[in-house]
Amino acid sequence: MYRLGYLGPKGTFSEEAAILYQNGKEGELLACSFLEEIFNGVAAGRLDEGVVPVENSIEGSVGAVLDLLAGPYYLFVRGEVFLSVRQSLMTRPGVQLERVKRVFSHPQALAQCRSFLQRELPGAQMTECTSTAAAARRVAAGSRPWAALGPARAAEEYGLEVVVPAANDYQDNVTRFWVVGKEQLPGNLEKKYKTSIVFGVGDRPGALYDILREFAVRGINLTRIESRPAKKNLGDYLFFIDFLGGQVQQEVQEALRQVAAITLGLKILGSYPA
Ligand SMILES: O=C(O)C(=O)C[C@]1(C(=O)O)C=C[C@@H](O)C=C1
Repeated sequence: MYRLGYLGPKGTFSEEAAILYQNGKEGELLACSFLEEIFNGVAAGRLDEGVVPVENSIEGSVGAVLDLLAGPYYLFVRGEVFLSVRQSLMTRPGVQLERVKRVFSHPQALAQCRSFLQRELPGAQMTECTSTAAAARRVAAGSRPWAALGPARAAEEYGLEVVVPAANDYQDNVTRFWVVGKEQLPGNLEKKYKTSIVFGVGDRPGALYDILREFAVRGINLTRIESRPAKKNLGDYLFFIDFLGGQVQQEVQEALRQVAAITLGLKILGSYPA
């Protein structure tokens, strides 16, 4: 039976993204405690695929996921899911907002509600958890005037009450998830794809320009470019690029061949339906 891993426990945004990706097909959703557990599970074949958050419209990239894909794991991106994210502030039934002394959540969720928290709960202490649902579970298990930030479905799952339905500072709050697996998706010329790659560049004038040029001259539209520290020397970066087009297309193959020749350690993360 098909197994899809996600950041648990039950009730996270990741679970919702996993449900959307599975789209009613048969299979099992498995809650993992950490991103590494998802990556390890897929690499070892315990999971067929895993859903991981990759970027948020407010907070930007999820650095840990980019680092795991660039570095120790040879996994491929096989799909993407966009999820509209509404952070609800939830407490045990009867606890009023004014009395809340401590707020638990995933660091991304706390960051998405930074102004709200400063404005509404200036005296409260923030505590990071492994996920929003882990935070909700912790608040439900205690007896103190605590709150959690996360999806309303986590409130339902753990018997909490939603006190503020949308505490995120920007109402347009979308998280993009990637679905990772051990093998690349087979391409189909009839379908529209997006492709993601990561590479290092040499230290010379125009190095990045030369790479971008290979896409520009072939009319390939880049949808994201992001740099992350290469974690060697300060000033060494890895670049992550997403572009429209799949490896089945000849111009994409040509661009990638040229780019491979002028980058350091090009890794193709995969082509997936756009
Ligand atoms: O904690 C969760 O609910 C998650 O699924 C993780 C996560 C993330 O890492 O970005 C997913 C979506 C939201 O942006 C907040 C948290």
